[in-house]
Amino acid sequence: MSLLDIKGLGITFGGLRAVNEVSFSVNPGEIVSVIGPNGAGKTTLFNMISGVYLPGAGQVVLNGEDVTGMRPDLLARRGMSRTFQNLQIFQSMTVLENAISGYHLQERGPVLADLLGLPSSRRRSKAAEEGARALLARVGLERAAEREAGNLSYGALKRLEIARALALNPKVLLLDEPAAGCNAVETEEIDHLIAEVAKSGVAILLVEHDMKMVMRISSHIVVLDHGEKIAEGDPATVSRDPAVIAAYLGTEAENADG
Ligand SMILES: Nc1ncnc2c1ncn2[C@@H]1O[C@H](COP(=O)(O)OP(=O)(O)OP(=O)(O)O)[C@@H](O)[C@H]1O
Repeated sequence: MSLLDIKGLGITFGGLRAVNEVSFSVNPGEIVSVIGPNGAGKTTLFNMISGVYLPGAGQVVLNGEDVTGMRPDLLARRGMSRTFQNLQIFQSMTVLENAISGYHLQERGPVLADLLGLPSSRRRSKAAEEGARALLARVGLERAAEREAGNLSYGALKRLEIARALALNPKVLLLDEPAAGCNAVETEEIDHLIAEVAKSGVAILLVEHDMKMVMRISSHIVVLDHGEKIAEGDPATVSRDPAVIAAYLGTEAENADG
């Protein structure tokens, strides 16, 4: 048993089989990337794993427990958190407030105590602020804590989003295109951050279009094409695989034709 086992996941939209019988596993400390040409089913697969879509077939097993179709907040409590392709940052709040908001995603704390400003609520807030400051240091944003998030560079916003997901102290972190829209320097900073998080024992699953980044940081790569898993293995093996090369060249040919 692995930490995260994806077993025969599938879903159909109308008549289209967007994902079909996809299986793989992720273990603590591993960085597993899902790649594939446009429309291959990566985002759909991600959405099924993270409880956004209910799979038509198969299972998502987290730490031995069947969590298929479980709501994202319940998954978060079991140790799975995710980031989104489109940033979920509150632009007009400070960097620190954004990081603190990550803690409140997890809390079921008594709302009344918070409203009345009771000591228990103040203690929780203090713990969240301390935790948030430590997280900002971890992602290299401690000096930007009091700045408005909307003024950060794109790469810094992406790191802030990862910090928010880390507030939930996940065992598994799902990253949806963590380097999208970033320049080479920002991408490298995100590379280092992801590697550091994996090194701390978190299992990482990511979807990413930046192939150089994927080849650099992944321990294992799963390749999708037309909803099917066509290959998996370490970066060197996958990049030599004739089926993978054909899938990517096929897309280029389709684009050239179009
Ligand atoms: N909600 C939906 N309703 C209907 N069809 C969908 C839906 N979501 C995705 N699809 C279709 O499922 C297939 C897989 O799409 P998906 O977005 O998962 O691919 P992707 O690999 O993430 O693509 P990209 O690299 O372009 O983001 C595509 O043919 C897409 O048009």
